[in-house]
Amino acid sequence: MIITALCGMLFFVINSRRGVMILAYLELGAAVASLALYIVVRRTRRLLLWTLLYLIPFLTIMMIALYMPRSSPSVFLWVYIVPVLCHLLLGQRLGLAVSVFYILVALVMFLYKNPAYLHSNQYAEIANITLSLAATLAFAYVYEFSSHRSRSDLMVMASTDPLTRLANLYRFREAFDYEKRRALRLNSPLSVLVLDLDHFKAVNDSHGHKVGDLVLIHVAQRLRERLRGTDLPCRVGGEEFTVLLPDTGRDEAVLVAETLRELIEQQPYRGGRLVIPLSCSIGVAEWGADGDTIDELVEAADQRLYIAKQRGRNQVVAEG
Ligand SMILES: Nc1nc2c(ncn2[C@@H]2O[C@H](COP(=O)(O)OP(=O)(O)OP(=O)(O)O)[C@@H](O)[C@H]2O)c(=O)[nH]1
Repeated sequence: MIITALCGMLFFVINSRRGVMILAYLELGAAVASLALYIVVRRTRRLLLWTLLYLIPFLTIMMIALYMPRSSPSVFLWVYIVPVLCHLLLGQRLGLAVSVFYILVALVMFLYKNPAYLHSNQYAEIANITLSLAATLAFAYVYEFSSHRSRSDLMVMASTDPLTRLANLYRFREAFDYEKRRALRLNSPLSVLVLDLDHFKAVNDSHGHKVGDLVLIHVAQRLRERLRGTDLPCRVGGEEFTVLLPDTGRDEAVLVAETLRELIEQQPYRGGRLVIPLSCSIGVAEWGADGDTIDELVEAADQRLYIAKQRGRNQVVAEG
């Protein structure tokens, strides 16, 4: 926006000196609008709307400049920034649609103003213009496509535990914030489980770290299979897992925890001839009664998990 504001002012000066006043004032208007939008865009939540409000007039002025009787044919060079700007500001799909539209309009304007290109044997020039524009469009599209994919991959990596592919603590906190706002609005309950495998150190010590990792993947898979799509199982570190249970009060959370405990007990890890019996202890905490923030809830559930371990493991504790 700063670049377009500066260019707008520069062309205001150039075109006023040439006496092309309509275009000069349009360019001055675009420059002022760009500066105003620069301030608005930093604060708005409707970024796409404001981006379109900036881009459409800007591109339309470019088309008017192409059409104006006294404008130079070199104005057409500006059309090459259309795909770059559109993809940068509007993303892959909308960027492509808006670019294609304005590039076609620009080509029609150019041929309308320079009909000689159509009549004489100037096909090489036309091919140069259209193919170089098509190449710029393709590069902008492919660049936006791959950078969008890299951003998505990074988002997944930043929120996933690499071993089990469950959500990690970062994602768990984000999901809790969202579910808490939802619970407040709908007046619905929300619970958290903290689940820890019993005597996991013995698994590592007897069978090695690699088998320990496979056991963690096995447990993650069981959690994923058993829980509802709206529940969020996470691996927060080591052999400790948490589960976020939206729309679930304490009593129901205890039932879910019992089901998970039984499932892990009934489905030992099997790898070839190796069978490793498993069990886990689970602490339950309910949002509201046991705390308001994720840290308070995890701490409450952790204390109960500790009680479960003290009482002999392989059990669920929701009080105390
Ligand atoms: N294989 C594997 N082991 C891990 C990983 N992260 C932590 N551990 C191991 O998990 C074990 C946890 O041991 P402890 O904290 O003593 O817990 P525990 O043996 O399960 O005992 P209780 O929790 O009291 O029942 C340690 O041996 C850690 O090395 C991991 O990513 N992979």
